[in-house]
Amino acid sequence: MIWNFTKMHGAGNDFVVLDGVRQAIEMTPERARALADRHFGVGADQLLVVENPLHPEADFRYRVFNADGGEVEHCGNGARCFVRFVHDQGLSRRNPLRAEICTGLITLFESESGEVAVDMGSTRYDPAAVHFDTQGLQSHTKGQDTLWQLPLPDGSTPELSLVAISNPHAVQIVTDIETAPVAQTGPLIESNPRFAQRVNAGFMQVLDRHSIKLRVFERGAGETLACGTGACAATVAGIRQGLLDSPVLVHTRGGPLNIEWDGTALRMSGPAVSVFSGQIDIDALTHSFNSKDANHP
Ligand SMILES: N[C@H](CCC[C@H](N)C(=O)O)C(=O)O
Repeated sequence: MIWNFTKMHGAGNDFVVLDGVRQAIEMTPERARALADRHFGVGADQLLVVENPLHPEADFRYRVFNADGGEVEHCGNGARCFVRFVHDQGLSRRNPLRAEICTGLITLFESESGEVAVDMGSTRYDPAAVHFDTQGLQSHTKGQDTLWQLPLPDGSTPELSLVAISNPHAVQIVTDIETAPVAQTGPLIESNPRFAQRVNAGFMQVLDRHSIKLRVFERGAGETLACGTGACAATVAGIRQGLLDSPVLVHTRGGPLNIEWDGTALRMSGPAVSVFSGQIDIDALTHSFNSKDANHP
């Protein structure tokens, strides 16, 4: 089966975007992994599928699959690429657009400058929102936030702020983002058994009250150049801890994102870039991707 796709990125967080309105896209974890693979497939951090909505007030449904094949709740950088894709492909000229994600509707607006603003939907900051088991753990309050001390197998005990931007985030503050132990402890947090659905592990360095640096070891994708929901989670955590004031410029390795939060409405704005379009035989791709494992058991 031949699928048309477009390769896009938002601040270096890259995606394969598929039109599931005008073509029959049946995404599976296996196909997602094959498409995302940077050797056998197109290569991406996440796959985005645009579909007809189920919600009566939505223009489209927007589904997100991580590189490991898992379907997830939200993708901030992907949301910006979604609206650029819908407009570029002529699927709709509406602006703003309303997209249906698993936790409800989000509104997206493409400006004349090409930046895209996204009202990011619901924000929660309780352990249950990120499916975290707090039993027996130490915690303390910092401003309005609660920091949980999570012992890791390497002997470290990071203090984590828990934030759900529909998807789960655990954010810690570091003094130097360049030497932060993202590769060492990111995976230990991402797959820690206390997070029943795993978690995106954020590392933020506060620069001043309106700017931070951020790196995120993403659930199901590893460290990415930028994470939109991660930028939102870090901003919410920093404001609740009394360290930041809205708006916050979040410097990521892929470029800056602007986040605004008034305690209720959460808005992110940033770039969305189309890189190239193409076609792929998804069955042949999936077969060759799977055969690689057979050659090297
Ligand atoms: N890895 C995330 C999904 C993608 C989020 C990120 N790429 C963004 O821009 O928000 C998760 O498993 O929740």
